[in-house]
Amino acid sequence: MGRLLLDGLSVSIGGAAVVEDLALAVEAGQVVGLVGPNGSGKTTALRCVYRALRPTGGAVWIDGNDVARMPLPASARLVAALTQEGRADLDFTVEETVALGRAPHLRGNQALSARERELCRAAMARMEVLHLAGRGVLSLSGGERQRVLVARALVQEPRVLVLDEPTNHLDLHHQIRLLAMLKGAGLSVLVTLHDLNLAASACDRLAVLSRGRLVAGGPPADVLTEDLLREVFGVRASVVPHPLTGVPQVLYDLAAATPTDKEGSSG
Ligand SMILES: Nc1ncnc2c1ncn2[C@@H]1O[C@H](COP(=O)(O)OP(=O)(O)OP(=O)(O)O)[C@@H](O)[C@H]1O
Repeated sequence: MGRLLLDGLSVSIGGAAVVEDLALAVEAGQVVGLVGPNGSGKTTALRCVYRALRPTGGAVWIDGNDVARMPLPASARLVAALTQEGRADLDFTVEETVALGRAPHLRGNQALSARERELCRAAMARMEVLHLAGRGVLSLSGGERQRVLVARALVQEPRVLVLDEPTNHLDLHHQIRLLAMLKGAGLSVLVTLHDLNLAASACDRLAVLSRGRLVAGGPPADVLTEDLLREVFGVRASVVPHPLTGVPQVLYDLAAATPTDKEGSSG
């Protein structure tokens, strides 16, 4: 359960096509990475999944249900999102912020059950923020706050998790831990990432957007090619298999940087 389908998704803003006819499936339990240059439409596509934006064409389906037609509380129980815009919270404590993830499951001012309190504690432990439980979120570092917000998304117990550049602010240890956790979470995950090496390691499949259109999709080894890096990102780089895992890894040579027809260099 938790199959996410972007079905011919299109979004126009001010008459400009930002996402065009995007078709993309995340099978239950899969991690799919949405990658592409700045301004290629990744955030816009994700915003349609968590209903911050209504598509102008096509639809988002979860387990056969059109998300845009669901009652809001129902979709809030199915989809959790770690967004770029939702990062400036009020000054709740860490514990209170994480508990807010249960809101779609509660009626009115209903208190958390013992199971829910344990769920919150476990999520904080998993994201290594348990020691910060009593701190105000506004006093946290960017990376600490990011981990709190992931814990909040986890306690929501969604079927689908969308994350927009979740590794922002995280140090290397926490980047790797977060992506490993996503891989083992048993959720359907759609995640935007700029680090293609982390994306190749963490994702079952990659979808590459360029100027709002899907230009490649499939297992990382099929998608991450030197041609694609040159054509889509305007970057000349080598792609080699990881010596331990075999997943493709991109090796950059700054001396060979040749921005030619690179998209969105203003983004
Ligand atoms: N509300 C808006 N009004 C005008 N243009 C918008 C709006 N939202 C997005 N856009 C434009 O749509 C394009 C796609 O934006 P989007 O944020 O989806 O890209 P992205 O791939 O997530 O980029 P980045 O990698 O820089 O985060 C950009 O050119 C952006 O300026």
